[in-house]
Amino acid sequence: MSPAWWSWVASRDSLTSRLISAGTGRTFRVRLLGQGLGKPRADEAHALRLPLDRLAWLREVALCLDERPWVVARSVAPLAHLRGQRLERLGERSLGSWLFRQPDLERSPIEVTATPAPFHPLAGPWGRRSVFRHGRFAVLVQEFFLDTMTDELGLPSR
Ligand SMILES: C=C(O[C@@H]1C=C(C(=O)O)C=C[C@H]1O)C(=O)O
Repeated sequence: MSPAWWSWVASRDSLTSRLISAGTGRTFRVRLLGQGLGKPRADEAHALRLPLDRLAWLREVALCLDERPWVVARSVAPLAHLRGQRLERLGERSLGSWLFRQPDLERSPIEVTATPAPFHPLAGPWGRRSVFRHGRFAVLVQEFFLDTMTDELGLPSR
C-alpha cells in the first residue's frame, strides 16, 4: 500500500472528520442508502463473534463530498447489544460523529481488504473494517474507499 493510502486506511480517529478536512471547500454529506433490521452476512457475524441466526441493525451509507461518493460504509450492530441506542434516528447524521463522542469508546484492530464492497457496485482501491465498543454496545463498521476519492484527491491507485 502506498504511504498516502496507508494514512487513510490505518487511521483510527474519525473518518468523517478526516473527509471533511480533506474535502476543503466541498460540502460533506452522509447519504443514507438503507437501514433496518436484518441478518448479518456470515463474515460480519464472525467479525462480531455473533451466532449466525441473530438479528442486527444494518445501516448502509455513502459519504459524499459535493454529492459525489468518496466512501461507502455498512455498519452492523447486534440487536442484543443495542442497549436502547436509537440508531435509526441518526438519519443522515454521521455515525462517527456520535461514536467518537462516547467517552469509553474502544476500537479493535483494523482489517484491510483489496476486494470491492460486497454491498455496493462502485469500485475502489481499499476496504477496511473494525469493531467499535462502548460498554456493551458493539458495531462493526466497514468502509470502502472509492475511485472518486482517488481521483479527486490525486491519490495513487493503491
Ligand atoms: C465511523 C465513522 O463514521 C462514518 C459514518 C458512517 C455512517 O454515518 O453510517 C459510517 C461509517 C463511517 O465512515 C467515522 O467517522 O469514523
